[in-house]
Amino acid sequence: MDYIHNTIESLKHSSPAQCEFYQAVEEVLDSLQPLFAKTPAYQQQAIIERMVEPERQLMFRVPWLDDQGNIHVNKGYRIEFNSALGPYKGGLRFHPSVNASIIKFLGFEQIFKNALTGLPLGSGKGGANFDPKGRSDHEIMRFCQSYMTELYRHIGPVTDVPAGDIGVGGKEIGYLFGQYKRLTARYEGVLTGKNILWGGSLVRTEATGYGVVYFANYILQDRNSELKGKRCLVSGSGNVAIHVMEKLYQLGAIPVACSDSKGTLYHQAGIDLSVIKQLKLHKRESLTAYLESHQDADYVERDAYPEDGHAIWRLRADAAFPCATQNELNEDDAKALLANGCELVCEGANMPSTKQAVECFISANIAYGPSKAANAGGVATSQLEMAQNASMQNWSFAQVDEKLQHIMKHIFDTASNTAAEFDHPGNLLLGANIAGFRRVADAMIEQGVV
Ligand SMILES: NC(=O)C1=CN([C@@H]2O[C@H](COP(=O)(O)OP(=O)(O)OC[C@H]3O[C@@H](n4cnc5c(N)ncnc54)[C@H](OP(=O)(O)O)[C@@H]3O)[C@@H](O)[C@H]2O)C=CC1
Ligand SMILES: O=C(O)CCC(=O)C(=O)O
Repeated sequence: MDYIHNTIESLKHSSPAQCEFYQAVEEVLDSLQPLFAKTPAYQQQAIIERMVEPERQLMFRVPWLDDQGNIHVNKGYRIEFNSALGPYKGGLRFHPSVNASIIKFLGFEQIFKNALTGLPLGSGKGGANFDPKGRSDHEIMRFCQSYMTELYRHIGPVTDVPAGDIGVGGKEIGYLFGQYKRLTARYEGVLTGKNILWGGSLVRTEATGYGVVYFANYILQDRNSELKGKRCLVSGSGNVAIHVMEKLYQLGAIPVACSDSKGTLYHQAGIDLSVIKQLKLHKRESLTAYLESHQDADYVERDAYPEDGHAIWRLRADAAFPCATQNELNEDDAKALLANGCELVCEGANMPSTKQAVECFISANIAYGPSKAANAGGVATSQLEMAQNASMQNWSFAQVDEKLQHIMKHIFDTASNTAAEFDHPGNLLLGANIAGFRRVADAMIEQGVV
């Protein structure tokens, strides 16, 4: 306990005002106590002290011109956290809330997530406090080109391979790739999430959401249950949420609610995914437009729960899939879910549940899939994209999807077996944190003090 307390205090001193980062570190350190008790070498080798310090952090100016010729300046970030297991790997987030703490917590989580896949992946994360909402394609293109004009000198197919995250989808990856190619004259696998026409992998778009649902099904199967027939709440309505809902329908479950930054949509008959895709992937409109074609659905504005929680988690359902953003599910939300009979929480977003909410799920012993295990299908499929790029192959949808399912099963088995090994059977958070940590820590010890 002293060790955890001292580490967090020292981080507060050396990296002030980074509360999301402290939260992510504390959660991992809490889980590692049984491992440290058994294996003092990790403390003797100062693995934690080394792991919480990124190998490299880049912060840079991103100037760009809007369509009216006005100059804007954003802050760009890339954090290269840990390369013990492979090239730095992780997405880019373009959202006005992006700051050093958010990029750092995301990069820290990515260390353990990438290790859990069993693939050769180090950890990185990046982004900018740029808001693509309401911007024209030309403005987004100019922003991406300016961002890459600094980033290109730090990345490469065997050094650091960025991908998408919130606000960065296929379109942005296209503009970033185009600028990288122009600056370097190299056509190579420097980014993942590329279009299939120019070096992408089938299934990468769907992979994070599909992987979350595969993972949820493995947890339920282990408890002699299944997703079929379950009514589900899915927060968000972006890439991850949409593909969670798609796979839920394929497995016979019914997503009855989704949300966006403005509010929550509830449709008892089941969310009409073709309308959501049209609204969110093509037109980028608010969810209120859904009511034009479905008058029997309900919409609740975000402000309905200003202080103490989020409307979506107050709905009655069997399962919850938080797929929007960090800390979107708090203790009151967790209690409401449990009181309404929710049996499964499986996280698509990174660190969507607060520490107190997670404690509620674990002490209630419901099926709980922590984000760094459950949402690792995206980065794992990115590695499959890198493998195809490096070998100049193209695998079919079925081939990639089968590999994704195997990887998600491997992650579930690893987290579950590790939890049992440390006398916390069923605690996948503890199992995932220990298993991810152990793989990276052992590699760091063998590679010396670097
Ligand atoms: N894309 C990937 O492969 C991976 C993504 N993740 C994580 O999944 C989550 C979602 O990412 P992704 O689907 O790719 O992103 P998208 O940009 O495609 O979608 C994000 C969704 O979340 C909503 N949202 C974003 N910020 C907030 C906020 N502060 N409050 C409420 N709602 C919000 C957005 O609403 P609106 O439409 O109004 O903006 C949108 O519906 C993130 O936590 C990301 O880190 C994890 C692993 C891989
Ligand atoms: O595919 C990738 O590299 C990015 C995935 C990612 O950012 C994440 O897992 O949070």
